Amino acid sequence: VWKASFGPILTVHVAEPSLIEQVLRQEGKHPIRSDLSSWKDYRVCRGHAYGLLTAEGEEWQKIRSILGKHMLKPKEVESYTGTLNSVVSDLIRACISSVLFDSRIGCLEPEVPKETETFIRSINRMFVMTLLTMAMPKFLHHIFPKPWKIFCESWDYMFAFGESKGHIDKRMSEVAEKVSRGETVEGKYLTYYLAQEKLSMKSIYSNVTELLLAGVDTISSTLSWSLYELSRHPQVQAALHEEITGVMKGGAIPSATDVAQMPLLKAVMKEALRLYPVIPGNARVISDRDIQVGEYIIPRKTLITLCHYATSRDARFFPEPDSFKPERWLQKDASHHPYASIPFGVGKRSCIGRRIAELEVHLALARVKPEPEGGQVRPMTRTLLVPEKDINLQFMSR
Ligand code: HEM
Repeated sequence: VWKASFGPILTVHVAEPSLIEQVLRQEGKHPIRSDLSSWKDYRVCRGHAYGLLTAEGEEWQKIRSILGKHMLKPKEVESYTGTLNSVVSDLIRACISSVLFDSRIGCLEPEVPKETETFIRSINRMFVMTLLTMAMPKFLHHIFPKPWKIFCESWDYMFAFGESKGHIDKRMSEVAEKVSRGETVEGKYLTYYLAQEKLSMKSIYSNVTELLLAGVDTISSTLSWSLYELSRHPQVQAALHEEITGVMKGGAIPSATDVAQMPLLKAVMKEALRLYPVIPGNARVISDRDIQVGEYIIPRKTLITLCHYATSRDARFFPEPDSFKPERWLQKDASHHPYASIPFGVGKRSCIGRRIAELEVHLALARVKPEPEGGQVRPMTRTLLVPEKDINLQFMSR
């Protein structure tokens, strides 16, 4: 544990699995994931409804309980297999918009729509600026306004994209029309479920936008690292190929049930996320009381950062911690601490997209055969953990 004080904010970084476990167990009724007071100011001044990432209290519980039913249950998530496979077929780059809107935003079209490109660029800029704006005490924002300005512009663009693309509006009016005619509305798109609960449109837009942005870089980065490591470990690649062809006799398109019979495939993703946890650390604020974590008293409202990157590369829990060894996840007697690698977080505010992310990466990996090319690529943080340079791979037919 070490402490850093940025002006009025006290931050405690926790990088020890048993302490992480204690922090997570101390979650109050409405844990807050982070405490960006300036972010709240932003929300107030722009009048946006708050989304999942920052929401607390009743609104958050409501949204989370609606989405949880459709996103966290493996059986429910299986119903997206067809849509995800069709995206995977186009390249091997998945698009979360299929799940959210039941439609695509054109990432894989020969000419990517301009607004989709700007949306994806806005996500990058927002993540880069998050680092800067988080570290800067509030008063410095007046002296160096640029990062905060870019940060807000990026969020504005992303919200506007969600709203103006028409995906949501179109779906909503279809839904509204059917409901007014007394028809039952069927559909997998999540906006529909949110709309049923009489949430404000602003709240639906902001939450769906957040889900969309949460599902872009996280999945593409995890997929890139998995392919990168597979390309550098031909023996793992060969074993994986054997596992996949063993289950998929005849080369059919994999389903969620097929993937369930591929333990090595799942281990590859777990190991990629252990080495490259796309969210390298995440935060908690216990707002209503001081808490004791091990020997430390942490005052209420302190920002507690849980450092996944440090624990998941700790040699005490993962021998040869920097090596890619998916087989370590297949050993039943492995005695690693359950909180040593928690790339999706744990508890009430854990990743709501986990099941979809797993299915998407599994389906994509089950169908690609990368071959080695290029040198070593290291990870770097840009709020998310990303490759420091492009990962170049050759895709070979077998
Ligand atoms: C490999 C892919 C992904 C990883 C590693 C990942 C990881 C995480 C982590 C560590 C958290 C914070 C958990 C906590 O505070 O305990 C989180 C939260 C969240 N994730 Fe993901 N995520 C991934 C993909 C996705 C996808 C695909 C979506 C959307 C469909 C998504 C939506 C969210 C949302 C909305 C939250 C906030 C939940 C809340 O505050 O209640 N994530 N994710």
